[in-house]
Amino acid sequence: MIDELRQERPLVVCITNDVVKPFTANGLLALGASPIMSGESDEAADILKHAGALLLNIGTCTKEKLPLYEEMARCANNYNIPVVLDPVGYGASAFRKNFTDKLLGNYDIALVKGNAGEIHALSGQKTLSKGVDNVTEGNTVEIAKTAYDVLKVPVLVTGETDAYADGNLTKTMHNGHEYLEVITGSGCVLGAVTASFLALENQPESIEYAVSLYNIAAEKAAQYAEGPGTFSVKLIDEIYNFKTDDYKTKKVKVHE
Ligand SMILES: Nc1ncnc2c1ncn2[C@@H]1O[C@H](COP(=O)(O)OP(=O)(O)O)[C@@H](O)[C@H]1O
Ligand SMILES: Cc1ncsc1CCOP(=O)(O)O
Ligand SMILES: [Mg+2]
Repeated sequence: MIDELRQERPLVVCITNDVVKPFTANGLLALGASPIMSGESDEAADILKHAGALLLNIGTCTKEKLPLYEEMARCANNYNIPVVLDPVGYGASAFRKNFTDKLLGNYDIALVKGNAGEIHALSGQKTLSKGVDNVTEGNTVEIAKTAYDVLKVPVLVTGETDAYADGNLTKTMHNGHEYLEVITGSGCVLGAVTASFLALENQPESIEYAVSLYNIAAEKAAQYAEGPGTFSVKLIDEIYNFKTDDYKTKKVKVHE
């Protein structure tokens, strides 16, 4: 699928937060996708017409930006393009909760992707999270399954173990490195990488391909890194250098 992605070079519209825009664009370029960021709702129909997927990441949202997110979601739904929603910091403020709930309530979302704390809060549970960092809220499989039951939208929960649930299928993915916890935007870039694979085909395998590629690249990058700073640069290199053969270290478990 990585060869197909590089050949097709899907356009991925990223409506994302101010902290991670360059990192996200560089991650997608290294992958072989074509990122475009936008801040203008009047161009939503034009840019989404040629896009393969839309990422909506609420990390630095403001109430003025709600019409932008809504118009992007509306156009993506019109064109039948998969939408990935990353509810960054969902449990941290009522504003983030209301913003996310509005998007989830009014548009078709192909995948909700967030860390354990965010997704735990999203399914209506009391959360320990105060910010955007992951907090341990228990088993990511249970968090993903509960969130699917509540939302009826496919869910990806990230952490040391990543878990996916969609009602028919539950699986866990076990690659990765702890350096990912100490660089900002590691979850946000994964959301964009996942959207890129969903642009090829909107199916659960695309999510597995995305999560595994990203986390295997992270494992390789960590071997050459001296700390989080060099790791984030090496991560871009290892996404760029990723070959189909690298999937042989993929650790995925399908749950009954
Ligand atoms: N302790 C860890 N060990 C290995 N991989 C991790 C660990 N923590 C997070 N990851 C990976 O880092 C990426 C971002 O996950 P996470 O830190 O949960 O998201 P966020 O940055 O949104 O809080 C995912 O690919 C996840 O698999
Ligand atoms: C620090 C911060 N503040 C608002 S968005 C953001 C980036 C969060 O990135 P990630 O969810 O990938 O850790
Ligand atoms: Mg995140």
